[in-house]
Amino acid sequence: MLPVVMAKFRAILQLDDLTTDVPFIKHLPSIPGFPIVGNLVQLGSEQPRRLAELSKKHGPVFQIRLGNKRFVVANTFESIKQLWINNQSSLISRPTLHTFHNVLSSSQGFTIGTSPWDESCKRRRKAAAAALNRPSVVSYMPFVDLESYVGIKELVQQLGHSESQVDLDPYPLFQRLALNLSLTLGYGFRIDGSIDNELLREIITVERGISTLRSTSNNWQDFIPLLRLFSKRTNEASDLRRRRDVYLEHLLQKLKDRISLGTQVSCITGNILQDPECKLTHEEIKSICVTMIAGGLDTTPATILLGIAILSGPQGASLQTKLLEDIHKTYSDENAWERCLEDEKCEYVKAFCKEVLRFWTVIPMSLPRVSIKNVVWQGAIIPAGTTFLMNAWAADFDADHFKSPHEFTPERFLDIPEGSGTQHFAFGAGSRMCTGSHLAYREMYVTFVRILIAFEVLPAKDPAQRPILAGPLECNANPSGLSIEPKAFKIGFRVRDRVRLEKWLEQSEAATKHIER
Ligand code: HEM
Repeated sequence: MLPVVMAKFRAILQLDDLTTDVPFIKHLPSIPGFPIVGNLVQLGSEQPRRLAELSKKHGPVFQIRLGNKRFVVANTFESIKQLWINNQSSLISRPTLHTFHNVLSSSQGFTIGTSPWDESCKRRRKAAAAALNRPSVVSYMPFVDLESYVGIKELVQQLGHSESQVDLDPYPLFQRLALNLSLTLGYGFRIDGSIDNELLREIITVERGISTLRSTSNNWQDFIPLLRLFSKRTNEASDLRRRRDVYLEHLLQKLKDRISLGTQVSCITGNILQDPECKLTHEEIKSICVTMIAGGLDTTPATILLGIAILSGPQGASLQTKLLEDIHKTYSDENAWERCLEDEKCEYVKAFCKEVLRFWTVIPMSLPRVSIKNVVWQGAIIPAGTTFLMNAWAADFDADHFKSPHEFTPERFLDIPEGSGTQHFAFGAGSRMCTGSHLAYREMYVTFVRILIAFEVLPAKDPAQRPILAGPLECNANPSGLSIEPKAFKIGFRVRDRVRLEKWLEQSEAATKHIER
């Protein structure tokens, strides 16, 4: 009788939650914390910066406790390389968190990026990886052509007939570009509407809200279960889930209607739905759909926007000169617009893309991992089941690896031989590295080349409207989110050669005529 009473007593008071999921790891530095909350208060909302400061005193890798969960955090380029790459078969799973997994994803299944490693995750990751590998991405270039053409055409419309500089915020154009590409690949159709289209804005708003619920910095109820009784986060999560269900259902139904009418075009979900050999369940297909939508929506547009922001900054003019020289040397003046779809031969543009990814590391704390085997780190045995956090921001600004890391210098990525391994951690690393990196990279390359040849990028006339160019944490409007949400700013654009640009736009219009609008 007494043990039953005691068990109930413990359950009511949630005393079991006072102990951590993984016991204290011997021989691994630990950051002293407070009872119950652990290190939650100390880390605040700007976790990457605080963790990097702590690593100066406690070493590159240490353990922290957030409520009842223990985490191992790596903060330098070398330590991440050793843990994430040399131990990639161990660091292959993902944690489950209360708000995200129990409340938010209960009706849609988890995205691939939030799924623990099991047979189902393996199947879904394989299907997504096949659809997003290098050769597949080459076959999507007509869609990249269409979306970048539509975006630039709208930019030109916003500039009007002005031959001088016009200042505007191009972020919504890049958001539509990324979302439409994901929808085209996922469902075989896009949202043909202005940047204010209701469905487009709803998807962008909801996915942004969900991204905030995935971060480790402001979801205390994930680590202190007692808070779940009072948390307004749970209501927010339920609301976002309901709104996400509505558009996911709408998109899937639209695809199914097309399949029954025979009007569908080849796409990831359609191909899976029509494949009699397909081993994926309905739930798994839904998970791939959500992954396609969520995967590139926060990340790619922010990365492109911040790359363009750099071009409008103090270094902008000299960077544009070097980039244009490279483009003109590699392609002729006339056909760069078209040729950038076919290959990635501009070495300086490629280095610029990598530096944009490094300098703006838009997921500063990457996505957490869980180990499935023991990992040994400098004499400490880190048991299977431990959650690992990659401080990608700290690693990408690690002065022991990158010379003058706070300077934006594409040259650092020139002349690096193929096969040199991970050059930055914007896409994570190892076994669960970003599956969409080839697609994201191509989107960036094409968008940068086309913007550069079409427009002169200038600082906004009003200094108060200019972007903050110090780095991802400084420019972030939502420090408690998983990914960077740039604070609003404007960029000046001036058309370089209107006649030539009109010709390029007509060219893309003709080349993409066959794609349904
Ligand atoms: C500049 C753009 C992008 C950035 C910076 C980025 C960054 C990341 C990061 C940091 C991770 C975690 C990797 C790790 O744990 O090591 C990730 C995972 C992932 N990303 Fe991306 N991503 C981008 C674009 C995309 C796109 C366009 C897609 C697909 C449409 C995509 C799909 C995924 C998927 C499916 C995962 C989960 C992989 C897994 O858990 O196995 N990403 N991404």
